[in-house]
Amino acid sequence: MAKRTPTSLKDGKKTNLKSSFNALVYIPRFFKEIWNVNKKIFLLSTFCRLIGALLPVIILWIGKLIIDEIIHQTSIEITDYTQLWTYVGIEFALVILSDLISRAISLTDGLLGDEYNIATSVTIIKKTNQINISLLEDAEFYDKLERARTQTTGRVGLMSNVLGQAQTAISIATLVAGLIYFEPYLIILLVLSIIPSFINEVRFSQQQYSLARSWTSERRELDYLRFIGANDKTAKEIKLFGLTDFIVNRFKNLSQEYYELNKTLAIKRTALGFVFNVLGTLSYYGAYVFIIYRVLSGVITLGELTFLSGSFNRLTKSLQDFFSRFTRISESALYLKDYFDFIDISILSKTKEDVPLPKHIKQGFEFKNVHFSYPDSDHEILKGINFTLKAGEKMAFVGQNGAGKTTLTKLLLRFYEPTSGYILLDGININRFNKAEYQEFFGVIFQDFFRYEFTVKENIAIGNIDELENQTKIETAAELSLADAVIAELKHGYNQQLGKRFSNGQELSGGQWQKVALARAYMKNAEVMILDEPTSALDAKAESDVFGRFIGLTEGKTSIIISHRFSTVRQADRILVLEHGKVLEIGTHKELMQNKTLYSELFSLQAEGYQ
Ligand SMILES: Nc1ncnc2c1ncn2[C@@H]1O[C@H](COP(=O)(O)OP(=O)(O)OP(=O)(O)O)[C@@H](O)[C@H]1O
Repeated sequence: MAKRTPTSLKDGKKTNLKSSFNALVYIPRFFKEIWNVNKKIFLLSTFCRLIGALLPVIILWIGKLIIDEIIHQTSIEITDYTQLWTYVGIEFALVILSDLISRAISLTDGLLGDEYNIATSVTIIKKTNQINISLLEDAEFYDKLERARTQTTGRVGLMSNVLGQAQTAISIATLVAGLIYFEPYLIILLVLSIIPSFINEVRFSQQQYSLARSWTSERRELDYLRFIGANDKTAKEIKLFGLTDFIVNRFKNLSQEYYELNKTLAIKRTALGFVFNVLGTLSYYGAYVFIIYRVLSGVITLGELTFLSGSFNRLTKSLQDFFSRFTRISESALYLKDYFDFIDISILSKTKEDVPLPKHIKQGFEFKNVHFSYPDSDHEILKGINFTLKAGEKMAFVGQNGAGKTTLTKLLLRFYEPTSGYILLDGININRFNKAEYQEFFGVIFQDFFRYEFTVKENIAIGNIDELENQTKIETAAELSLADAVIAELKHGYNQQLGKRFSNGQELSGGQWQKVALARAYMKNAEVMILDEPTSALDAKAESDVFGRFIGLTEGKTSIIISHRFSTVRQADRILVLEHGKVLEIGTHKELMQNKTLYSELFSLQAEGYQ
């Protein structure tokens, strides 16, 4: 398979050091979110870290006092160990406290992380729901969504890192103060030893992020291949068509490329990391020799030697930690940027008006010269559509595959805006109404309705989730859609788990699923009903029954039915025939049969098939 260059690399959208640092501006907003999640735990965690930051220097200082006291006691004749044992006792208590503090920090970080995780997942689900359908079908948007969704653990790690960083910074400040007090020159040695490894860390982590980011869409493809390669829904076709090798090879080629790039980077990072660390160790031993020399010359005590070498050692480690954590923070902050970019996606519609929606439709809908192309496509799907759907009318949309029937309903539902032309409701452009309120007006069952792996009861109540506990309403809806007979056969009736994903789940046939989904339409007393091929999997008898009921029940209601079955279509008040994105004809069954164009031709063809 030909090698590909990741899309974002092709576009030259590489991230650089500057963007890593710029991303740090998101940290205050991030902490504001964490603070809002649980103020008490956040304060507790901060307090523990403050104590944890001061403990190292105190413990080292007590160590110095102990050694100086031992030397003092061995040099005098009348010994008194009270002071010595007191120091040992204090050190012991401090070590215990230190352990307690570090456990408390892990605990609070874990709890806060979990709560933050829940909160962001909810935010992402809600935001996805607010976003225009047109964006949901956009590949670039999916990349953003994937980065926002999958980097949750990264964000929790970032929280610990930033808090840990503050703790290390305080710790470093106290240790540096100790060094300055005794041997200020050691500071220069310390700084020199740490700079190369810092630069190394920053460079590599930025490259790592750049690589991961530029591969977002390829990772999405890898996930997809993993999904179709090992999934109960695709297993039949994969086996039957012998697709395993095809999928495995495609997966391997793509992942191998990423693996190689990542490997090169990781090896370089490790090798250079080692070299720079040796520099750090060298400087430590340089400092150690210097301190020993100072003790031998009698300038400082043995206790001070322990304190200084301990402080220096700890400082080297803390500084290394500090810098490597700093690069990790700026790296994760870039992921944070992805998350905030996602939740900041503007959801403003083109018009800001909020014209009140009529309680009931008086005149109906009117399509006026509506043209439409899907975003980023120059193929015009609808080419100047004009028709009216009167209040209370039942209209059927008919046409060959791809004629634009579903697209027409998507415009009516305001999933998309017409490229030009208008859709009016009682004379008012539908884009002037509040979108959410307007969409509440409709009860819709799509041809690709979703099979929720919930219970039957929940699957039906999805049509009007506020009525989840209204068993009578759910049962009535099931009777009307003929789902009641299906449910009667299920072991747990309305509480039967559907699908195979969860334990005790029961899979349904295509037609049975359709009956359950159809019941959703009856859960809401919607002004306008749209059924987009909801009966394609039903047998002829069931379909006729379902429509008989539907027509009876929606008496006086405005509705649209999309169907390829003319026995159903002919029951509509009027039929709109679409061809290549244009209205070819519109009228009653009788009128269209007399026209002797596409409708009568297709009707006769289907009628022959049934003979
Ligand atoms: N999200 C989309 N982005 C781009 N093109 C699309 C999208 N959805 C549909 N199309 C295209 O729009 C055209 C009309 O599709 P539509 O689903 O409206 O047809 P239809 O009449 O409902 O067909 P069918 O009877 O097969 O359901 C098709 O050519 C299809 O490829």
